[in-house]
Amino acid sequence: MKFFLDTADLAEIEEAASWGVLAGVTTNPTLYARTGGKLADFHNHIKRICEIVDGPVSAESVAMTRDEMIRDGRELAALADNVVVKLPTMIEGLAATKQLAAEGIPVNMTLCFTVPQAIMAARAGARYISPFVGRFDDISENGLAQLEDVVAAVNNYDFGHDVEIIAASVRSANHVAQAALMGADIATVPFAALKKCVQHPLTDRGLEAFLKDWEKVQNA
Ligand SMILES: O=P(O)(O)OC[C@H]1O[C@](O)(CO)[C@@H](O)[C@@H]1O
Repeated sequence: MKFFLDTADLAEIEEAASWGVLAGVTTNPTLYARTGGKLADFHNHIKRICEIVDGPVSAESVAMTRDEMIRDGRELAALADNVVVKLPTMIEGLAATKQLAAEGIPVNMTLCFTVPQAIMAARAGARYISPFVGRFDDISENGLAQLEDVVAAVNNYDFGHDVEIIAASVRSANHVAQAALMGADIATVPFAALKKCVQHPLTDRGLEAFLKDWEKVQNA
């Protein structure tokens, strides 16, 4: 499984990139709004992320019609070679994905919740599909079980092009672990949860013991 960072925060992206595990970034309108960025700066912000990250960077269109999505998609894709256009899983999004894919522009279909949505996204030409986990949990449903169904169903077929599943709306290290066990290609993880993925109390306890013993060696 590859790790993407789910953020538009440049400092977080720079930090995670320095760890050597960062394979890509996903942004969405909420995450960009959280940076305090203005509309006029949006394209430059995406360009900056694309310079930091050696991997795909998803930038989302908020258009509601296929023509506007296609126009946005072409503009976003022109910003950098590693831009992936993020579109919602809906009829207009499918139609725009078909066209953008035909032009060689990679699309990440987001707001995907069900197996039929995922299969349709792949059929339309999506390079990435983002089934949401946490938002199912938010409404007392089992987000990981939903993700498992999507992974199993998509892996049943050859869509004639590369399709990778991005476990999205990930909230915890356990979400990441379970996504890896079920074979999701990628997990896009918020910065705080990504840090938790490398932490374990036994690692901390072991380190503490090693440091204490090393003090004994130094004082011997
Ligand atoms: O439910 P959350 O935590 O807001 O996550 C939403 C998800 O939507 C996405 O836009 C899907 O790609 C990701 O950026 C994020 O993982």
